[in-house]
Amino acid sequence: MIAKLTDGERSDLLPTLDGWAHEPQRDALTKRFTFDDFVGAFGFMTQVALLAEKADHHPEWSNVYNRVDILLTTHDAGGLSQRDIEMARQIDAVAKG
Ligand SMILES: C[C@H](O)[C@H](O)[C@H]1CNC2=NC(N)=NC(=O)C2=N1
Repeated sequence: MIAKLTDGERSDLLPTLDGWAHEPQRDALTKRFTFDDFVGAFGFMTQVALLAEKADHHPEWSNVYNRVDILLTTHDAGGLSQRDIEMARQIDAVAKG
């Protein structure tokens, strides 16, 4: 069973991430990514999808043209876990190319 982050752990870890916000309602991380065009956005989503499948940890996301909004939370933990922190870092690395 994956453990949910404590408030203290979250407070320590959030500032180490690049531009991710904490959504308290879902106890989740959220971030908007914007690309030059739809192809750029969908290519990003394709790469993230492969990482998510490999990690068995999947985002909740939406795409409108060149924008991708991502929400990360751990369903099995009922909130944020270390897996979300790790996935956020991997997603940022993909976005940086
Ligand atoms: C059965 C499968 O391993 C689990 O349902 C995985 C799949 N992907 C997941 N993704 C996320 N975000 N949270 C989970 O708890 C989760 N659990």
